[in-house]
Amino acid sequence: MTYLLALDQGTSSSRSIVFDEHGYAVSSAQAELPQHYPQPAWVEHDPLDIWRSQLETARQALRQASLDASRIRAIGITNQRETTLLWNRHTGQPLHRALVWQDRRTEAFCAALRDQGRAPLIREKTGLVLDAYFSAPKLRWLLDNVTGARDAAERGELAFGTIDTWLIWQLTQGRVHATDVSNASRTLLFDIERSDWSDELLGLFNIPRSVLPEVRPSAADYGTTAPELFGQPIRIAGVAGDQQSALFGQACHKPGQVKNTYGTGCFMLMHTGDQRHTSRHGLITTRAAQPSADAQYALEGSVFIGGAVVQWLRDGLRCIRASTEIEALAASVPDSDGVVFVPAFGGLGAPYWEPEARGTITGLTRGATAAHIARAALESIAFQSTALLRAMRQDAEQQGLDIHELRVDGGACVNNLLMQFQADLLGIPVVRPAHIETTALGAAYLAGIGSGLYLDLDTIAARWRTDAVFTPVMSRDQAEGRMAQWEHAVRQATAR
Ligand SMILES: Nc1ncnc2c1ncn2[C@@H]1O[C@H](COP(=O)(O)OP(=O)(O)O)[C@@H](O)[C@H]1O
Ligand SMILES: O=P(O)(O)OC[C@H](O)CO
Repeated sequence: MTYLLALDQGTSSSRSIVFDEHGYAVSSAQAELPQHYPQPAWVEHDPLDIWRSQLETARQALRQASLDASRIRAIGITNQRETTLLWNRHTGQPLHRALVWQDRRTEAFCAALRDQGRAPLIREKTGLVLDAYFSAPKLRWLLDNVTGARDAAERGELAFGTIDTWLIWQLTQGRVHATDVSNASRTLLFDIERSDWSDELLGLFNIPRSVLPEVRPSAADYGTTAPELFGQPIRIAGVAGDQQSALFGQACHKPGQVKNTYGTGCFMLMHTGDQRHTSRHGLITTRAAQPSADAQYALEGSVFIGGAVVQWLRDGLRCIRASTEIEALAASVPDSDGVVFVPAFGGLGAPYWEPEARGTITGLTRGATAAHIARAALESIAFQSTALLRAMRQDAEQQGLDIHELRVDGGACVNNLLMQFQADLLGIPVVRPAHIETTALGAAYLAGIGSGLYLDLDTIAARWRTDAVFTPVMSRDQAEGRMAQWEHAVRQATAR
């Protein structure tokens, strides 16, 4: 038996999972990642926390599985995307904490570029919208605000990376400075059709090309780990951004297959094959994980606050002690009794793209309790995801694709109340696979392909198994009524 080691560096935690060659998890380890909020709307991670927690969980997972490094055929890396780091190529020292994808400090800069009419060019080249969510404005901020950074970059001394690139750099001790297409396509600097960094966009954001990593397919040779890290070298053969990795791990390899991941945020992706499609309904185009030489595309919509609303109930309102308690609290009332919660803490993502929106709770009466708010919070995750799926369905129809079901994963998809409400709103089955760690599984599969263990995608698709199917029971009229109530509350959240 041979094994694959997946490193899954997420927003809230670093995880490592050892899979056997059949795709069964044999061990896993996880460490919470400290979050830093130095100012309102700023979110940072310490790069050394990221690296150390990832390395430590990888070692723990190997120990738990009683495997030494020689049994690991390859490592697959998957990561929170867009999060931006800059470090010194000679010393490996980061110049600043990582600016996390949720960080909104570059909002005004992006608004100015939008006002100058730059958004269409960016959409054309990158498939993305001009928003502070993506890497380029963050990288520009680092170059302009860290003393000496721009001069050092001009001298070729600095390396930029998203978190995959940082982990590859650390694992290979500076021998490999690379990223994969799925991560590159989230930077606002990558021409998704030419598969190369765009000089025009580098000029627009004032980024020197010398800081950029080399871009490779998602299943490829990313070098080997330094021998002292795990006792002997392990090759790195798979890399993908976490949402594209989850799409891959969900075996959504064909046009029209859709998954939604319910983590800190929610991310819905639909595979569109080797064709680039442009959404007319507020979604972005992104590169899907690429197991071979051929470019693969997806449409994507992101909800910024998904499971994070549950964390807010826990840490902000303190009406639950653990995220898992929300299901019982929400189920203690038959419905939200007219309460609607729009958790637009830092604006609203797709399909609204309303950076100025703010969190809003409507419909409160004297009878409202914490349980109603908890229920409304949970429902907000499903409402936002439904808005995404509706947009996606309209785009799909225009391309002659039909969406039959939604495959789900991520930490919050264990919540049956949420999944049932999701199916009710969508009117299509919501399918939860037996293995909900599909993000890590996708990276492991990519590493399996990159190292020659798997020869085709059918092998992977054949392994995908169902845990539960949530079938819609709500009438379509009622579902439409609930969505109308939601859209009404969104208008209030976006009113200025
Ligand atoms: N039972 C639950 N019901 C609803 N949300 C949950 C539940 N358990 C965890 N969550 C939420 O899921 C998120 C964690 O999911 P995870 O996939 O681990 O996130 P990430 O990959 O973004 O770090 C947290 O925001 C947490 O509040
Ligand atoms: O870390 P996650 O799972 O919340 O994913 C973060 C996304 O990649 C951001 O685009």
